[in-house]
Amino acid sequence: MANSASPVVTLPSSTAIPNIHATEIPSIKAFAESTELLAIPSTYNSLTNLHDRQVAEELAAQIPVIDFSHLISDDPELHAKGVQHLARACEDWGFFMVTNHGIPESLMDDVINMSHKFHDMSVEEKAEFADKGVSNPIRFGTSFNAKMEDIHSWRDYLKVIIKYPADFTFPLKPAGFKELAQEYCQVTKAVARKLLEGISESLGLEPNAIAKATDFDAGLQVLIANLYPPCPQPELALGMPPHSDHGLLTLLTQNGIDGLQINHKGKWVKVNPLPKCIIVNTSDQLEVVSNGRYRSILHRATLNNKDTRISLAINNGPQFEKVVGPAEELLKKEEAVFRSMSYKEYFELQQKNRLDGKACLDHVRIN
Ligand SMILES: O=C(O)CCC(=O)C(=O)O
Ligand SMILES: [Fe+2]
Repeated sequence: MANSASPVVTLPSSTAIPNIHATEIPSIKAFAESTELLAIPSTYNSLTNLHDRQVAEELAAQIPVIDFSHLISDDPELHAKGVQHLARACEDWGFFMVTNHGIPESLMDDVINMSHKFHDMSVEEKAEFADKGVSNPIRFGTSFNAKMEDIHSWRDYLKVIIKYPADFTFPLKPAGFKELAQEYCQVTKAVARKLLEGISESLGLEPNAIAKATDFDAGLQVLIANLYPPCPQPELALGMPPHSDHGLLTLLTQNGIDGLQINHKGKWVKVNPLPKCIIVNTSDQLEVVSNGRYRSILHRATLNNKDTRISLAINNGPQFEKVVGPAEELLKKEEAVFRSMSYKEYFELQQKNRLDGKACLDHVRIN
């Protein structure tokens, strides 16, 4: 994202700040709480030029809103209206807020609170979940992939891989987290499936086309509970650098503290979610299966210096072993712009490297 034409920001002198590498700390939350930091270690200095800090305030109000009750309506007119809105949202933004989704508010609140409680456990209590590589179903860690990074993210994460039909492997503490998460994963998967049906229709395909092409009902979900501690220099660090997600659709909620920004036609736009909505990112596997029609959204997480932010992202993807390429029906009328690759291989390519915009898609793009 560096723009060499933009002025470089100089850090205040911070001789007292240890210059840590994220591989040396289990948790940025614990690190930030252990000392009174007035500045960030320079290894967290992401926003080195002013261009990357600019936000297009005027675009925030244009973020599409999808009324889920229209999509699932028996009234053909209302349903068609929902599909049309979805088509526009996917084509123009790759991002939308879903209202009237039917997920109980109390479940959303409870699972966010539990995610916070998880991160509030001590580093020692969480040690058994420490990230030992992408093939492990439960991973607790900091930044994204510290080993591969020069610049780190001001973020701790818990990632849990869920395969369906569910054998739900999940942290057994805090007590009750597993049960809430299981319920939340099930209801979000059902919403994601309905959205994919509408998206299939919006591409002129039969409603089950994407679910079939990706074996969605047996598909992978990745639950990601992010914690972004208050940061002494939120104008310089990021909670997550610009990236797209690997799956089909990511459904996200947060604890009432904003920070997500999406990239719309080259400009960063702040997301101010409507109360109790579900935020949806279109992700890389949707770009592949739609043969490039619906492009995955580039997004990043920004920080603040007062409040801890929690976000809960549920990544909904194809079945793990499924070889995914553009939907066959689409290829009757157009050339493939992506080659096929198993979702497992794609997932591992994304997770084993550093986060780098949408670079992972280049592995499957046909030039
Ligand atoms: O915290 C957020 O708003 C974004 C999180 C995210 O992009 C992710 O977990 O992939
Ligand atoms: Fe993301």
